[in-house]
Amino acid sequence: MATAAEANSNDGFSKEHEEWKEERGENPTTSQSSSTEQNTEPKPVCLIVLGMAGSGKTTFVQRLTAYLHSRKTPPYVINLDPAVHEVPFPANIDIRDTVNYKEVMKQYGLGPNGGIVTSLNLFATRFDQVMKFIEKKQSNHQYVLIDTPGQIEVFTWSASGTIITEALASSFPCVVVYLMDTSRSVSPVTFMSNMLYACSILYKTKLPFIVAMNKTDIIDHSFAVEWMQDFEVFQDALNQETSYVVGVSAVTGSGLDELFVHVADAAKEYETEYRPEYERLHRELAEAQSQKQKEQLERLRKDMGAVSMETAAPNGTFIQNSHDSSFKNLLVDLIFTRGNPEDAEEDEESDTDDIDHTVTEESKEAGAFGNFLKERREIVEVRNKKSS
Ligand SMILES: Nc1nc2c(ncn2[C@@H]2O[C@H](COP(=O)(O)OP(=O)(O)OP(=O)(O)O)[C@@H](O)[C@H]2O)c(=O)[nH]1
Repeated sequence: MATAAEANSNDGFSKEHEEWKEERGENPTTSQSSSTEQNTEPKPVCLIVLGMAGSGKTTFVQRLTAYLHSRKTPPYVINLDPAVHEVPFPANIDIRDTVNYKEVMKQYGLGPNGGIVTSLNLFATRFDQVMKFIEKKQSNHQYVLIDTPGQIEVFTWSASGTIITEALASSFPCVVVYLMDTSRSVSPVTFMSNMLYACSILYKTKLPFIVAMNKTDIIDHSFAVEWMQDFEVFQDALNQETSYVVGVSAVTGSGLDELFVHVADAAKEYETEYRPEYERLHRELAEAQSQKQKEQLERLRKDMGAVSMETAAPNGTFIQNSHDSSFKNLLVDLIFTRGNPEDAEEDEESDTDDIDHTVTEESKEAGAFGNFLKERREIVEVRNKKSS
């Protein structure tokens, strides 16, 4: 594991940044870019900052923003915490501009968690627009920073959190930065439970994962690294683990050079490990869907066969043609018009279905959310139009 000092002396950030600029054709001395290279330009790396309440996520995103600005690589910043009083960094997209969390709570008698989950659900229904915004700006930014709601489970175990994470990871290299409050992890039990929580997120998202042990200005994180490496039985496995641990301080800014060395490694891991697996699953899903469609088509063809026979011209040409364009078009139309509106409705209604009932008030919000979604749609659309 690289130390902060090593990271500084290697200046991994500068090297990585130079490489990034070169790939993008921004380095006039070495660049051989042409307009045809535009399609292959590197995409910004999305850092999804997760962590328990009070671990320092917002302060950390603020610190990263300042750090990246000082490196002349201003990030694209998204705030997904609807309940935060003040966002201490210049957010390009702020969930609070789209959803009024207090209003959501008031109108539907929800508590703080219910209000946050419902607000996030509403926002997730518009996340395609957020993706378009990021895509539009991708050539200007090397990093996208995402601050998440205070209560970690609201994001990690909610349908909307999953939708947002998967949407980002399907288009951009994504890395989870799991922030731990080092000063609150000095007890082995607290430390272990926090690490287990980190593992559950790692296995859920399957994304490259960095554990950032924050607040190292209060207590050094070396005790935790030692604890992790002391398990002799797990030593070999640990050495081969591709997760990364780094000590940082959101308050003083220490450890950030090392963090970005890990981010570069994690982004490479995204390309070599996550993306091929994602694409494989995507292909499998597409094949399964196409097979299902073929079966439906075949069934429909059989069902329609008798009708076609009845209406066919005596020489049988209609039946022949019906297997070609006109018949296929009719089927495609049928599948779309039958499937889509119902699917969309189902999605909206089931958006909160797999949220953990023990940590949210989803049981109260399920009906309310459906109604609320309809009422708010128009307002949200007007606001989005204004902001775009
Ligand atoms: N000493 C020290 N304090 C920190 C550091 N990072 C954050 N804090 C403090 O920890 C507290 C919580 O920080 P926030 O940034 O609000 O944490 P958060 O995870 O966004 O909190 P919620 O979203 O409200 O759950 C604040 O008082 C911060 O000033 C750090 O590196 N060192």
